[in-house]
Amino acid sequence: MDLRSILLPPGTFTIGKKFDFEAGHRLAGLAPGHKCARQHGHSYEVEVILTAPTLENPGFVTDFGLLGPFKAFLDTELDHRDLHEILPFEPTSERLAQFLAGWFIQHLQPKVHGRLVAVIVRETRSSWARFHMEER
Ligand SMILES: Nc1nc2c(c(=O)[nH]1)N=C([C@H](O)[C@H](O)COP(=O)(O)OP(=O)(O)OP(=O)(O)O)CN2
Ligand SMILES: [Zn+2]
Repeated sequence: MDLRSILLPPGTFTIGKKFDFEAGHRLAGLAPGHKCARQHGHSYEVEVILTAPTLENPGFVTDFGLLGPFKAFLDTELDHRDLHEILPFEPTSERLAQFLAGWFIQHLQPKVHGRLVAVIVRETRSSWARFHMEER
């Protein structure tokens, strides 16, 4: 078979990269006796998802390596912290995902080719929240 005969379909490209950090929190707004109102910790997993209609050389939406500053931010500001000491909001997965999208847009988006479409925050193996960017 001549592999050069394969036609490339039109469409958009999407990439994701996962990061992690460890942190503690408690969700004080919950009903009395709710287990998550007690101080506890998570090995948070954060995934950023970027899209682009075209690729830049050598065929990237964005070089995964260019996302390094996001990892540095997580490591420096959030890792091994009590989230209540550093964040101005109740640190649910949903709010963390929105906050991290905000950091990305402000600090990294101008420097990369792909457009951030979503941030996913996983607190446990079974629980996650996604913040999806509005299209502009
Ligand atoms: N929508 C949300 N619900 C809950 C959040 C959240 O951020 N968004 N957070 C919590 C707690 O932080 C909790 O630690 C994690 O929730 P949960 O999945 O209930 O944790 P478990 O691993 O203990 O779940 P089990 O499946 O019961 O073992 C609560 N809710
Ligand atoms: Zn929790």
